[in-house]
Amino acid sequence: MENKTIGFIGGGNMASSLIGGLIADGFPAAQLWVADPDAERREALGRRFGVHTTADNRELTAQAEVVVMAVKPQVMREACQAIGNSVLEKQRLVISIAAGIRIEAIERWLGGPCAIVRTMPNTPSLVGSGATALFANARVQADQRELAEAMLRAVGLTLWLDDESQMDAVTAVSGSGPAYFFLMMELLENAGTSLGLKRETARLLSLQTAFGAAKLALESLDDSATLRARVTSPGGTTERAVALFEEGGLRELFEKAVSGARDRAVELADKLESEKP
Ligand SMILES: NC(=O)C1=CN([C@@H]2O[C@H](COP(=O)(O)OP(=O)(O)OC[C@H]3O[C@@H](n4cnc5c(N)ncnc54)[C@H](OP(=O)(O)O)[C@@H]3O)[C@@H](O)[C@H]2O)C=CC1
Ligand SMILES: O=C(O)[C@@H]1CCC=N1
Repeated sequence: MENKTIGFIGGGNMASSLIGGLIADGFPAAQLWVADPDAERREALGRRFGVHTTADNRELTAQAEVVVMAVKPQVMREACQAIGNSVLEKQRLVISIAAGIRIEAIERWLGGPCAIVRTMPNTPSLVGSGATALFANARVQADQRELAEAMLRAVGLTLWLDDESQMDAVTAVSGSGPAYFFLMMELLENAGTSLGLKRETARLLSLQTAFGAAKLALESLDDSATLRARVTSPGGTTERAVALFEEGGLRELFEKAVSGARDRAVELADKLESEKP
């Protein structure tokens, strides 16, 4: 991977997280390109990371051996169509991070046979703690598979899926997942503040507790329910809180919210892939 040039079409939130994570892991900024229509964003990316920037997506495909599609799903068709010729002619490896959009649609929009790896990363990639699922089409060669994996492994955990259709569930669990935990941290901070703690005290306690719980769960051989049971002294404070969560329907609500996210990925793909060009 070290000698490759990687280009991002779209320099928004997720591209910035991947770029920041790659650079922090030692990947040379001089081998990273970003194409984005927004001049201020390009300037900010150049200043923050020292990467090459351009407004011209085709300049990026001319420079970068690996082309990461990091635009919103709603823009994927137009962006793929605009670079298709150049990607196919130069036989670039395409890595998509777009939610919902299937490999078959990306290949159709690019206009011909192409090696494509569909992935679902998440924003903790910025600090090297990302989680990314990958799925490759049959045109991806073993060295390209290794390249895609190395790039995403540099920013966190990687997992290959056996079936592309699992990607929508992954999107709902780990793609969107950081937002669920950020929401919990926010709510715990607010609750602590309502109970009379200083905002900063409640914030630090909430964040360190989230971090500690995740670290403990990752390093433990026990499952999350067992770890939870160890916090829950019979007749104690946790028991009361958990009972109130259960009574309020948190368990059902969580199932509903995560399947809602998965359904939205399917809905986006069905809508965007079937629209007339
Ligand atoms: N955010 C996240 O946590 C995750 C996002 N993803 C996926 O990543 C993709 C990007 O999401 P996110 O980073 O949040 O979105 P952002 O809106 O932050 O980033 C997209 C960027 O692409 C730019 N853009 C728009 N059109 C083009 C074009 N034709 N060529 C080049 N750049 C263009 C946008 O500019 P402008 O704003 O001016 O339109 C914007 O800067 C999505 O497909 C999403 O599903 C996947 C995993 C996690
Ligand atoms: O909210 C979204 O649609 C994107 C995909 C996963 C995380 N953010």
